[in-house]
Amino acid sequence: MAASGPALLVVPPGADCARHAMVQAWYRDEADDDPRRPHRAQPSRPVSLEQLRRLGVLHWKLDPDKYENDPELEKIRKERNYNWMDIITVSREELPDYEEKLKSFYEEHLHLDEEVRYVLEGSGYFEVRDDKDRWIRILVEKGDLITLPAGSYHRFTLDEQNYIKAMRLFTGQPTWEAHFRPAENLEIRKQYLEFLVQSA
Ligand SMILES: CSCCC(=O)C(=O)O
Ligand SMILES: [Fe+2]
Repeated sequence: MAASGPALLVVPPGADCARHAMVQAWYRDEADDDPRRPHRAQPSRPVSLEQLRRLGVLHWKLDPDKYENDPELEKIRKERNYNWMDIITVSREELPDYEEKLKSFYEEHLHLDEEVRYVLEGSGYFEVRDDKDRWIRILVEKGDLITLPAGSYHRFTLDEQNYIKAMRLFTGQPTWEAHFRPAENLEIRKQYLEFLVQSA
């Protein structure tokens, strides 16, 4: 066998950016069957991290095996003032009122604050609306930290693994209140729409 080639020695340019770019997102199809299926539009229409950023959705890839002592996570928490956290497990065995909670996670809504989740185990799908009100689906997996902006309509579903364990981060005392669509009269909604115009 040949010795390992030089390719192995090459550090890809922007290696750190590549770590950020690993999130998988795509336009959703319009089928209303089981949301746990991938629901990729055909032909597929992937969505880039840059497109997500213009919607105010931010993403980091971290090492969840060291979440209890991770300088990278601490840096983000400090910079963004995420001073509160807990850990939620969404599974039939561990989440009280599982069916009911899943149903409300997947009802289109917004919050007055950012929604910040860091996936420690398992996976699931967040869906956010683009600037033309079309659904974008974001696969979140172990190591993905994602923030959805205050005032943005979104929803969440488990995937076919039926399991996710995630850290919930918050600034100040959390309120998980969901404002179901339509919530156009809320000031935070107006602010978010203004942000979309600015960032287009
Ligand atoms: C990925 S955490 C589970 C979902 C959730 O907390 C939410 O939708 O608010
Ligand atoms: Fe939410």
